This record gives sequence, structure tokens and C-alpha cells, in this order.
Amino acid sequence: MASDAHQKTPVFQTTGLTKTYHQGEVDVHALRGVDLALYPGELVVMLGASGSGKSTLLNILGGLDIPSSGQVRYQDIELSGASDRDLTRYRRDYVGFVFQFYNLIPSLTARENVIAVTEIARDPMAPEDALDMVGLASRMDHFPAQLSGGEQQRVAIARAISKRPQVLLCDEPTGALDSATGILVLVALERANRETGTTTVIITHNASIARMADRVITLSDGVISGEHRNAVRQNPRTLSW
Ligand SMILES: Nc1ncnc2c1ncn2[C@@H]1O[C@H](COP(=O)(O)OP(=O)(O)OP(=O)(O)O)[C@@H](O)[C@H]1O
Repeated sequence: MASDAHQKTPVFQTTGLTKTYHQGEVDVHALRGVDLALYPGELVVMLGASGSGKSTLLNILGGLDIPSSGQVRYQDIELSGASDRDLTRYRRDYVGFVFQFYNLIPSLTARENVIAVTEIARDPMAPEDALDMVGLASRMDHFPAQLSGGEQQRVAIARAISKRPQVLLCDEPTGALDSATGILVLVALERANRETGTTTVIITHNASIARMADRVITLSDGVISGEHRNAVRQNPRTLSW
């Protein structure tokens, strides 16, 4: 992406973000003050140990959860304190999600799983174009049970990008996959980011994946403990782990 990324206005800006879960007598401080800016079109990999707060942060950025305190702004929409209705509209209009498990509808083909999203989106791609972008042009009429795990994940990516989301949030998208299959999923995500300009965040435990990012953010114990920018994005096809 352009080296002037930091001159641009952030897509997301969080300030002093905290999230505390109350479990009986115990308070779990999942986020303890996160200040983060994400810029248009960048591909960010988020690393951190289990329990460091990655999913909590992603869920707040995606409007699936709200912070306990602090601000989170998407463009000019204030997400902290938004109503459930506003968050639902925000997710529908702007956000694509990819999770570790693909959540495809088993009784629908790959194409029909994508159509389930495109028929309610405002400005969708053709479902076939979304599936082509993830390398599944020849598998459109297969049912999930007829596809490998990696192929199912690529259908989930096609479904997420088919509504042309401004933001693509991916929580351990290769977590259930072996290395060779995971790489095809990362290739699909990188291509979607590059060709559609969707601001992309990928959570992973796998530090090798960080080399495909514009920027790498590390969370530890609910705060950002590290951040660096890669001089070049490594092609995910050449990653190994
Ligand atoms: N709904 C919840 N209720 C109570 N505690 C929660 C809840 N969600 C997360 N937590 C706790 O908040 C902390 C951060 O969790 P989070 O899932 O954000 O971490 P993570 O970095 O994504 O971990 P992992 O890599 O294992 O998915 C953990 O201690 C977790 O147990």
C-alpha cells in the first residue's frame, strides 16, 4: 500500500479502549486501554498470546461487542455507546467477518451461500466474481460437505467480500487448517485486500503470517505491546510454517 498511509484519515480510531468481563466475583480485564488507528486499505496482522485480547478487540471493531470504556470510531460513526440497532446496521453496511470455523449453510451450494449475502446487500459483487476471486470458480455448485476445509474457508471469504465491505475482520482464519491449505486462504485474503481495497485485519497465533502484512500489531495482556511496519508485503504463497 502507499507509504503515505499515515497521512490519511484513519478508518478506525480507538482511544483508551477497555473491556472488562464480569464472571461471578471475578473481573477479567480483556482490554486495558487500547489506542489504535487503522488506515484505509491496509492489511494488518494482529498477533498475541492466547487471552491477550485479540478477539475482544476485533469484536468491538466489528460492532459485535461494545467496550466498557473508551472510544471506538469507524469513520464518523461512534461505535462506543451505539444502540444494538445501529450496530446491526453498521455491521450489515460496512463489515465482512471471517472466523476460524466457516459457518456455511450445509444445505446450500457455495454459490447459494454467497447469494444469501448478496441478495440483501446494497451494492454486491456478482456471487460468481466473489468465488472466482478466491479461486473457486470451478467449485461453485458444490455443497460444503463436498469441499475441503480450506475450500470451505474460501467460500466463507467469498461470502464476506461479496457485499464489498469497507472492512474485513478475520479471526484465526487459518486456525483449523494445515499449512498448505492455510496459505491458499491467505492468498485469497491478500487478493481481496489488494483488489477491493477493503481494510483488512487478520488475527493469528502464527508469527510467520505477519510477513504478508503492511503492519503488525502485537497485543499482550490487553494492551498494544508492539507495532511495526513491513518494508514489503511478502507474497503469502512464499510463506511457510
Ligand atoms: N464473554 C466473555 N466472558 C468472560 N471472559 C471473556 C469473554 N470473552 C473473553 N473473555 C476473556 O477475556 C480475555 C481476552 O480474551 P480474547 O478472546 O479476546 O483473547 P484472544 O487473544 O483472542 O485469545 P485466543 O488467541 O485464545 O483466542 C481472556 O482472559 C478471556 O478468557
